[in-house]
Amino acid sequence: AEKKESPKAAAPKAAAPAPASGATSTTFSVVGSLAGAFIFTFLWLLPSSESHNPSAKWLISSLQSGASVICQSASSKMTTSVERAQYSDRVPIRSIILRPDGGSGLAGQQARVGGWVKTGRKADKDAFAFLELNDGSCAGNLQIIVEADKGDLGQLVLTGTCLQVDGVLKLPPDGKKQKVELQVEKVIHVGVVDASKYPLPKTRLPLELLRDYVHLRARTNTMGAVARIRDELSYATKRFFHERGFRYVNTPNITTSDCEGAGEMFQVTTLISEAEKLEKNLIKNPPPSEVDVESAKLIIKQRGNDVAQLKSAEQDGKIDYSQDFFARQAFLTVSGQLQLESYACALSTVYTFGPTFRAEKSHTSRHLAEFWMVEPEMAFAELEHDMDCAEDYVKFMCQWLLDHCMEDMEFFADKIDKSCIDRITMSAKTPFARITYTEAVELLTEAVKNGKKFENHVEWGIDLASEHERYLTEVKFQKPVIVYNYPKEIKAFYMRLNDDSKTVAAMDVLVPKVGELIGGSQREERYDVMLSRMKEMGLPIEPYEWYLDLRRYGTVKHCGFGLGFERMVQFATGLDNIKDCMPFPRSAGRADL
Ligand SMILES: NC(=O)C[C@H](N)C(=O)O
Repeated sequence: AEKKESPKAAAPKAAAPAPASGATSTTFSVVGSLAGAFIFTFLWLLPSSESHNPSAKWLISSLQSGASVICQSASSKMTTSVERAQYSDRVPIRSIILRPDGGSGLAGQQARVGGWVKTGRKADKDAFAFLELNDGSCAGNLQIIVEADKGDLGQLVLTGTCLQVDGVLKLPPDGKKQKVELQVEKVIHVGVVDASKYPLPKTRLPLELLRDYVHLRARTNTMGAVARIRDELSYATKRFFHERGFRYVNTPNITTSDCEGAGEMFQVTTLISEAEKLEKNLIKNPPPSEVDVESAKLIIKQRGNDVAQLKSAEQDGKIDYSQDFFARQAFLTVSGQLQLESYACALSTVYTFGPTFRAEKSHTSRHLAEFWMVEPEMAFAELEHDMDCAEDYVKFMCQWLLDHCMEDMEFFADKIDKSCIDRITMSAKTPFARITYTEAVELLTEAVKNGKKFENHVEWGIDLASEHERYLTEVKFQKPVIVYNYPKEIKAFYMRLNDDSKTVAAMDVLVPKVGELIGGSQREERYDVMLSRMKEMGLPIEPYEWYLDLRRYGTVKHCGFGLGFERMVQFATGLDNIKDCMPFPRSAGRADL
């Protein structure tokens, strides 16, 4: 059988390029440098201006317009539009194997590819080797065939080896699995691997174990697919908001405001000011350990907001932020919302998309200490508009996944969660359910009456637990559900008080598999109501004076929401742990690299 696989048996003669179906292709043929023995046309998906590289072995004929024709005629399985390896000396593997014909139409073309060996094996008494090469441009691998005189096959077959080669694309003898393969003519680069030390074997490692190698795990099929899905969702996000007139605003990562008022912030300080503080404490208040505990307690108090006590502590010199870089206590942001509101109250429709940080010590599969959040904010808009925008945005992303990421979605359906494509299709097409918090509690109570067991007690006033959210989305409605009008006691100070004085105009979008994907609200725009709410909640007023200004001067009804980007990735892929939805996850007890 191996004899039949011999690469020579199927080596093609020079073939004409795939016709660019009526396109005004700029294809031209040149005489090869090797004595002009035969004419071939080289498919190189670069613009012609970049193709005159004197160091190239071949002259290159650009098929730029041909490439776009290939893509226009693509089925929905094709993942993106025009694809060219700009700024790189290679053809992306995706533009070979993700064509509707699987690449067979390119047989006879020369191509330079680069990537990392997934698996490799020698064949025909070590006369040649078959290598599966992946360059991350798509989930699939290109099979390449190297003969023994072209390189050290023992080295090349090792998983993880980096390889760049020139070769000829040809039809494989059986053509069942692969529609095209590459017969290597010249090895240009080899990045060797010491197989005895390389931590990623060719077999699948559990995702948990892979987290010990965050610097290498992008080379695995799963993390490669996650990276592409993240990129597509992030691009879809920008498209969605930009096309609807939202302006992208960069809100600060370092802030002095606690948006959620929950005290889950990481403090930002410098090593030097910390050392100075400690020194000061040592002189003033020995022994240091007790003082440190005391200072920490006071900081916590401040988050619980006994400002007077804090002030006197500052005066006593126990806490002295004047030595700090910012001359006051600064934190990593938990949300860009407050600053975004100031832009919404000027540019009307804005959004931000950036990292946010929460010092929640929850060890769950749904929480990260650093996560990305997409936050739109709209002036002249109320809760209803907020829900409409949230639903449209989630639907848009789901449709985007179906239109542009099918290859990777099929991978997740096959390897991780077989229902992920159905879930995303349903979410793209079906209207979300909308129920009030009160109705949600009634439904949960009814479920309990009918024998459903929840770990968390159900009554009006509770914060919905993840098991409740999943019951509503997975059992009761079997689709995304928007729950709105929550009790004010369990929601943040900035949410607009409803006429019943018991609930606020908040909404959460809950989705199957993940639970809460989005949290948002109509903001309290009435100065007096906001002030009394803040006092009622014991919040210090001084740090929020600037925020109150937005109500003092030219206030307007406005609303917004935040979508946890990694939760969206989890929703799409079906991955069990959110740590695998983030390239470099940070959580309590862990921040590698
Ligand atoms: N922009 C938002 O409404 C998100 C909200 N601040 C949150 O952190 O949940």
